[in-house]
Amino acid sequence: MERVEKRQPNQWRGKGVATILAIGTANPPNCYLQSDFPDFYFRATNSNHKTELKDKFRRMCEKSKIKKRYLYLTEETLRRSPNICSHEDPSLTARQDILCPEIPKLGMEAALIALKEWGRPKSLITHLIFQTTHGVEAPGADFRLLNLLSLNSNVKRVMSYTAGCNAGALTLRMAKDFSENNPRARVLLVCSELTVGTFRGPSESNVSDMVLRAIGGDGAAALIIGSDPDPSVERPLFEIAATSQGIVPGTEDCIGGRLTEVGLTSFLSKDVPTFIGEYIEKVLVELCGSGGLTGRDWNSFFWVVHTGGVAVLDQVEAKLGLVQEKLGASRHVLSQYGNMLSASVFFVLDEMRKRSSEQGKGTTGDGSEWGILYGYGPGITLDATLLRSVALN
Ligand SMILES: CC(=O)CC(=O)SCCNC(=O)CCNC(=O)[C@H](O)C(C)(C)COP(=O)(O)OP(=O)(O)OC[C@H]1O[C@@H](n2cnc3c(N)ncnc32)[C@H](O)[C@@H]1OP(=O)(O)O
Repeated sequence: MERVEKRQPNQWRGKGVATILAIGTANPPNCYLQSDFPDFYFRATNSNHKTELKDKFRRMCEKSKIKKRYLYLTEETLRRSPNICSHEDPSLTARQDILCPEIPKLGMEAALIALKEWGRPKSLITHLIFQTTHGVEAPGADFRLLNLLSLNSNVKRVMSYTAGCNAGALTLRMAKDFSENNPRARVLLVCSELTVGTFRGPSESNVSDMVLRAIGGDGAAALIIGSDPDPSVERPLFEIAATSQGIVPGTEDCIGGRLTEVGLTSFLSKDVPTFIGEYIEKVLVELCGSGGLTGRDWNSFFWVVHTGGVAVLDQVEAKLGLVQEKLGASRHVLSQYGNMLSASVFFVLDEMRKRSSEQGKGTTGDGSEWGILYGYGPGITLDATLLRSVALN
């Protein structure tokens, strides 16, 4: 047997930069038009008598710039679990009964699309990263997905729960490290999010909770990531050049939630867009510096931004002086799917490479070489990734 000391250091590592090799997305089948949603929500939760709240909710929906969203829940499902419809009746068990099996199933749908695009045998997957906000159990959604996909039992798994909407970029950071530190690693990254954990009837006592009802959607995204792509069988989409994370000072009370017997309760400050707008440039300058880029010509980048809400997109666009079309992919995904928490950024990334190809932009990043993907979540934590696009033929 070869002695460990004789190995060269680079034999323990991949040689190249982590590269995204495939993207798949999936949603539940039930599509809700935003214009119909206030009637559905107040009817399904027996809240039609709360007329002032309903009017406010309608204003939130109208201003959200969302046209439609996909949700697992239907009126029929809600009739079977009436406690989910109240604002604070005990309902954790009813929620878990849905979430624990359905989150990995939706993740599987996205993973199958990514695996098909990748085109290589699933037995070559070496690592699995699974992120979801809800459905905490052990073994977790990663274990269920491993079985659903019949992946090798020695696949190295990481399960991430409740990391927030920054978790798309956060899991990308993990995938980069796994890919670059393990030769021949092929990472399956899955973010699967269902709003069943936070859905509840409206209440005057927590109006900010209604904002999440007005903008939240269900969706899953899956990526295959690895370094040193084999050009004969793999088609690179984006390189993951650098990553960074920052906490906006003094904002720990701005986005948050707590898991209790009534499900995951949540709160959202009206100041979230302002705080993110004020702090974003600091995180991005640090990100670009660690990727060896200087200067702040933000319009030279392509942008893959979390679809958290139109007010946040507007703030960031204004603060960074972005021309209108720069956030076009994010605004499109927001309008078609809403805020799908950690999965959102990967829907935007998928939209970015597809529209770049359809519009003959020259690179997978809207014609630009460098791009920025970022999300934000509780903390307020900002996670950002520097991406390098690939030339399109
Ligand atoms: C979960 C995670 O980890 C990460 C996340 O994604 S967290 C979510 C991040 N997203 C946000 O913070 C939401 C950002 N907000 C928005 O996009 C918009 O404010 C919105 C779509 C909700 C409303 O659009 P707008 O152009 O701002 O309209 P505006 O007239 O100011 O607001 C509509 C109503 O909503 C209310 N509202 C807006 N934000 C609110 C909040 N956070 N809490 C309570 N009420 C709120 C306003 O007071 C207003 O009520 P009235 O009509 O009665 O005056």
